[in-house]
Amino acid sequence: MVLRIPLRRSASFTPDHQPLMEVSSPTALKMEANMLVMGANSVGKSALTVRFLTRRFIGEYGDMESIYSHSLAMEGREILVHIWDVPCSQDWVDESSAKEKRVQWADGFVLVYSICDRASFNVLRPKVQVLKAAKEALSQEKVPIVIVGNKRDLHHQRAVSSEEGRLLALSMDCEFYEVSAAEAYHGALMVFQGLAERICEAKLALKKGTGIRSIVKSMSAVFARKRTDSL
Ligand SMILES: Nc1nc2c(ncn2[C@@H]2O[C@H](COP(=O)(O)OP(=O)(O)OP(=O)(O)O)[C@@H](O)[C@H]2O)c(=O)[nH]1
Repeated sequence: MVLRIPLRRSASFTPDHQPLMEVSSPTALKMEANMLVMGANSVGKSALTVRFLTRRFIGEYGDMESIYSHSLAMEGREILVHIWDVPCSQDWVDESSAKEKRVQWADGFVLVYSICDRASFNVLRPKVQVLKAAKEALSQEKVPIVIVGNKRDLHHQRAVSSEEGRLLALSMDCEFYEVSAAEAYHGALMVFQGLAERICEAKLALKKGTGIRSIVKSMSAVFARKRTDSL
């Protein structure tokens, strides 16, 4: 596996950017995966994102909205990952069309809570429901979502058990990880790499479905024409 450090960072990324899936050759499959990182205030959204991108924990991150691009190579496939780190103030309060655009843009979601902050955990169930409903309205039935319990190093302040996190994820058909952005890189890697894989699987399944549907459609058209010709 090859990891490359961020290609670019942009605070003014346009949500109209539509990810493309291209196949340049059978051996080099290139895909793109758009991810939205969301969660309550100070749960470590930026810390987790920056840890994945740079392998570092820098302590303070500010609250600037950022989009990062990062190239991942997995099993002969290159995945260009775009990660949108949404500050809590915009994510939780903003009900505007900007929020809708963000959700449309995303192929998958990372929902972060802090294991020391029960309130940050409690908001996740309704959040997942809203995201799923929004994606279903766009005919995207199975949206990849990862729930992440962060700040695992602060176990003496724990307010949410691992079991609760796991059960929430299970009941909502999401992936689950408990990590410490402060202590280790591996957890962040698992979160983003796992989500990238799920997004690519979903896109390939969709493409396959569309392919089969279009073959069935053209065959039906041919048979319909033959029937008309023989009349
Ligand atoms: N102990 C510990 N502290 C963490 C961890 N992750 C983040 N922090 C700290 O938690 C604080 C908030 O981290 P951020 O990454 O800015 O959190 P955020 O969710 O992006 O914050 P907003 O976007 O402002 O809501 C910072 O002081 C971080 O240093 C962790 O795993 N363990």
